[in-house]
Amino acid sequence: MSDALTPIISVRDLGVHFRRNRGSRRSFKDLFAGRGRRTRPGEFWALRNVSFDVAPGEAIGVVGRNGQGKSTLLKLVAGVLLPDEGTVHVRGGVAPLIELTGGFVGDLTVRDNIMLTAGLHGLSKQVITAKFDEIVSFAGAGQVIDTPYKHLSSGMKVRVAFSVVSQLDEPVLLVDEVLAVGDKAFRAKCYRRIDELLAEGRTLFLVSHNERDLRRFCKRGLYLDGGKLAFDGPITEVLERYNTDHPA
Ligand SMILES: Nc1ncnc2c1ncn2[C@@H]1O[C@H](COP(=O)(O)OP(=O)(O)OP(=O)(O)O)[C@@H](O)[C@H]1O
Repeated sequence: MSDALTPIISVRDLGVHFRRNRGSRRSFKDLFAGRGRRTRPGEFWALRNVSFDVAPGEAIGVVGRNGQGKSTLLKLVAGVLLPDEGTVHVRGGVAPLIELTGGFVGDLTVRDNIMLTAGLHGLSKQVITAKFDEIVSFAGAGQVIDTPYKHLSSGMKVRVAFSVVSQLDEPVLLVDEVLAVGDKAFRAKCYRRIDELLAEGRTLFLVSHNERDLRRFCKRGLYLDGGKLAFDGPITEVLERYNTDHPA
């Protein structure tokens, strides 16, 4: 198969379970308990039996009510959460914009966070230096560049995070809700940037409750319901089905 036809993301029989009554997902002991064990009392499958392939350059919208496993799916694709069942293969790196503070260190300044994140994603010091001003100006973060990240407003946190993540060279971009936090002008800038990235052939996963955003960027949708992949198809059909199942 040529590279254009080989899936960039391949998900097979994916399953993750959590405990309802605990802060952390796994105890030290659990790590040695092996895979495939049955769920214990209080455990539930946040995702199960989920399989799909994504071709390079696809833009996929992930749809579902609150708590149905959308963010969990993105975390598995990003590799920040490990599955209890099944596999996720991603050909190449992932640029994740999946939690407000995802990947950013609160005590470090905006400047240091930009250097750190860009460095962790393989950008050379030279490239980071060349892109630095653009990242700061895109975010409108000139005034807060030496402020600890944790002291930024939530909108400014998203601005900085989006500016950095959208400058990474990774082939896969994950965007989870965060855009909803930005103001109107910044959102418009983000949309233009996402358009550019898609035109370059990047692959996009977008979790959103905003139908317009989903229709604007995505051709295909994944509809998660109760941790299952209820439907995988064209985004218009996915939204139709979702709206029928859950009328406003
Ligand atoms: N670390 C965790 N420990 C325990 N339960 C968790 C953990 N992370 C997620 N969950 C639970 O797993 C389920 C799926 O959560 P997830 O965040 O993936 O939902 P979502 O579809 O993204 O929801 P939303 O639209 O509200 O963002 C929820 O019931 C959630 O409470």
